[in-house]
Amino acid sequence: DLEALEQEGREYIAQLDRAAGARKNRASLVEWAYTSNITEANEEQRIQVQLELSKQEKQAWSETKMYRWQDFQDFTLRRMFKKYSQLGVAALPDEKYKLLMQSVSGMESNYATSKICDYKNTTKCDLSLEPEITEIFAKSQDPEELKNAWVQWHAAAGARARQNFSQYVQLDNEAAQLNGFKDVADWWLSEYEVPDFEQQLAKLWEDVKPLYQELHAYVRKRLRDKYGEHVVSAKGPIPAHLLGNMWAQTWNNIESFTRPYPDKKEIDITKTMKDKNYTPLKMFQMSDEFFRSLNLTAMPEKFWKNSIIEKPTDREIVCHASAWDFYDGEDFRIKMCTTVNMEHLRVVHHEMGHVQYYLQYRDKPVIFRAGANPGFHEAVGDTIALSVSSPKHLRRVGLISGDAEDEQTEINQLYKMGIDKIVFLPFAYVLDLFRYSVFRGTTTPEDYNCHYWRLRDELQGVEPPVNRTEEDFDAAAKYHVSADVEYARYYVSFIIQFQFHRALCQLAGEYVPEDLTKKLVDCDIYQSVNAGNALSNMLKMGSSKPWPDAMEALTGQRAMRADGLLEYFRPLQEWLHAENQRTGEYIGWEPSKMQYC
Ligand SMILES: C=C(C[SeH])C(=O)N1CCC[C@H]1C(=O)O
Ligand SMILES: [Zn+2]
Repeated sequence: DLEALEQEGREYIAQLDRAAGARKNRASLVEWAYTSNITEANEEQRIQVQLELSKQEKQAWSETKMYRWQDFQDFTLRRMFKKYSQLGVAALPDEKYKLLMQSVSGMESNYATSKICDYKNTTKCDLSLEPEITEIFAKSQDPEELKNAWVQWHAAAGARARQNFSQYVQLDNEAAQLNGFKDVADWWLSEYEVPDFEQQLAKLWEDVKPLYQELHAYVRKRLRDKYGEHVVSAKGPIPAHLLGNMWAQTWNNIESFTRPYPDKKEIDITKTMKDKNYTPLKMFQMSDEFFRSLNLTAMPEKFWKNSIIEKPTDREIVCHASAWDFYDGEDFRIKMCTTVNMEHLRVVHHEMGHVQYYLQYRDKPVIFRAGANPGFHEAVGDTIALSVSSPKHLRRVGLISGDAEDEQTEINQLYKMGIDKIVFLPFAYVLDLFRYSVFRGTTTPEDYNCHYWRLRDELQGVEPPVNRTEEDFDAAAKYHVSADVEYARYYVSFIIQFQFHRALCQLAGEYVPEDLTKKLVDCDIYQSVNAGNALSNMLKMGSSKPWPDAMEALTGQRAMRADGLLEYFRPLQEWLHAENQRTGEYIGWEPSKMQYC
């Protein structure tokens, strides 16, 4: 009878989950070995082990199909079978599977090892993305130097990945079809479990776009004031190399010379961190202490032993920050080429948020050890970082000294947060709108770069510093495109982290709507066990329930909504609107005059 069959299914899935845990542990170890020491041998070893594991997964998958799990009564048991009935890229025949692995690791190692030459000393050609090129974009205010670094990096990390990328698209689409999806775009979107998810992304952009356009107009005016109208036009997009970041995804590095009230005291956290002899280790210890103050879990001893938190000098590694679960309940790591500055203090909290999620759901079945959806996993650390980067918290830990708040300081603070959080949204949206169209075939290799820049122009209002052709492939100059990492997760994260932050601030008694002494922008949930317990309850769920249930558990809402972000930035939006009217700055942008199609 069904009851006996269901009990048999329960025993089967329990042993399958244990076996899957051992497989994922092996996969993580061989992946770690490669990305923390990029050599031919380690790349070969990684592909061999992944191939061997894929055979075992295929075997397990064929057994799982024998069960009539769709008729089971137990929701959790049905959900486990449903997730295990999706095989993934292992569905490809061995030869194609190997080719797919090789094309992705080819792109990833090209990205990780790409170097450019020094602008002033063209024989010095050993500059890496981290820390050298990142430092140029953080510090240089010479448009020619920035343009030079931008062009060299996009040639090395972008154009050189084009062949591998088009092969990866072809093979990954085949894998998607073997899993019953039309293409990889539908496969990625299925991770969000709601049928209208793509429409939800578009709706969120409509909600935030007016705020972005006001901020974009204000920044373009300030950049034109600084660099002149021959470098920054009055009504066009902003040249991408002038925004303090290789991809123009966060503009925090131009804050010092564009902030609304320049005569207010300069709050240079980076300088204070260096003056106080901060080290990467101290940054990680600070973050660990914040999570513990919320009654969340301390980083286990293996974390401190096995993590890599500074760039090694004796080998090539993948420097792009990452957090790792080894699925054995005790080995969790971060790999990051940490530099002592405010931006990396935020990234440290971002990565520690991933590990806290791993710790909170580590007793769950392996198959549920994931975010409620990929965006949730990206939002945990950033939500904590919203408290950490508040003036109240920075004062608490001695990174800001002296003067209390006033209206102008608050606008400066909201501006500082806005050029990190608001400007990121169109960038993130573009990256996966581009890749959805590539996987769906509406964008062909012949017009990869044209479509990428058309989206960048229309949605983000940025343009390339020089003309582009189809010899270029600028999308791959961004890590996640070269490493096959889906990006809508960050777009989701930058929306929902404000829903999480608002809920936690209310639980911490730090935010009371309409109470001007308890404003959202001043909220710091540090040491609030009440907030921490609510966060822990949501994180413990992992992916065992559909994400609206997890969202509701923490915020009372069941949908992604821009209202948290818009409420947080309301005073800034009003100030920007008034300021743009005062200066008469054109809101929005006309199509770029640069050639890219
Ligand atoms: C820090 C990570 C590793 Se999950 C990252 O890739 N992030 C964090 C925010 C956006 C995105 C990026 O750097 O592009
Ligand atoms: Zn992340």
